[in-house]
Amino acid sequence: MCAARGLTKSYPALRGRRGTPGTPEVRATDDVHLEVRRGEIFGLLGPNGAGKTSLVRQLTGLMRPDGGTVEILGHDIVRHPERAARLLAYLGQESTALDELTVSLAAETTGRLRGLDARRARAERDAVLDELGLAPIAGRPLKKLSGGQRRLACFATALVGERPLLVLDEPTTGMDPVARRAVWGAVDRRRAERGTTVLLVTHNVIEAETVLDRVAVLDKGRVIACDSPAGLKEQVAGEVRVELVWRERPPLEVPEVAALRDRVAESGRRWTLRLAPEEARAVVATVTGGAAFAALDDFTLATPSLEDVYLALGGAARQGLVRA
Ligand SMILES: Nc1ncnc2c1ncn2[C@@H]1O[C@H](COP(=O)(O)OP(=O)(O)OP(=O)(O)O)[C@@H](O)[C@H]1O
Repeated sequence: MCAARGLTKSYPALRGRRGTPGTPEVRATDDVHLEVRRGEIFGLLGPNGAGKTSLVRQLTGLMRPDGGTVEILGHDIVRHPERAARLLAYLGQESTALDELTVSLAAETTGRLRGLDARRARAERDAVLDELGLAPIAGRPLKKLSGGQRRLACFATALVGERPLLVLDEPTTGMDPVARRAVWGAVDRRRAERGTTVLLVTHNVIEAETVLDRVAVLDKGRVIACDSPAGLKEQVAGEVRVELVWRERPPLEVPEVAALRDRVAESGRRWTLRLAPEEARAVVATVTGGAAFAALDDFTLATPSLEDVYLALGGAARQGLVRA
């Protein structure tokens, strides 16, 4: 459906001006090989700056790679980037040129730009706005909507004048749970009824685990793993995730707690550890009995998540991944 081979892209170094430091060359995409199959929801997961958006812009013909090939439904997108618009719908992160239009007109205009006749464009517009619960705000300009509403309206426009490949860059950012559910419901329906393929950029690991068939984990422009979420999680099977939340600060005067310090991912009052089951039991026994207990607010034991896999793979920016 969509394949990238040996894709490489660097942003050039910039010279500093008037005392401000320059920036070195950034290799945003580093020899990426990917194959997205028809009808699957394929994810690109990685921390901020991992190169997700750069990769997607090359896959969608919006940015020319320095090297490598992109093929979508048999078309060479590096040679013929103009063909991408007929093959895919792209929902980027930035606001669009349609911002001045009402939700209704933005959806209809997109349909017309994608070659629908006026009657068909209006019919698809109405169906999509109904499907996503946007009819009550159809008459309002995009730029006057809340962030989440605007995102949902942009998603709606991406669906009009249907394309076989949907490329969605963090589509649910800023959305409430109802809107999120509407998005994933609409995606599922298209996949079930029309075999639509979805390429999804995300750094939300919880969402990734729920909706993706396969995921490529990106770090510093490279694909460091590619598998189903379950397959990836098998890499850390046998480990347990222990989360400790301290009331105020960790009781480092307790030697067993101090000994853990080097192995935790720390986020405010929360400590996260990945441990073998018997080690996890020992840690829980330590913190729930003895001197550490008074300092403990909460603890959980869980099977590893995609986030644990990511950390185990050695992803650089631990804080880069968010949980909904
Ligand atoms: N126009 C640009 N000029 C120079 N460097 C850039 C440019 N755009 C992105 N970069 C750099 O390329 C790298 C990859 O950026 P990219 O936006 O593709 O990452 P991302 O994974 O999409 O991040 P995020 O999750 O924050 O959206 C980063 O180091 C970034 O700073």
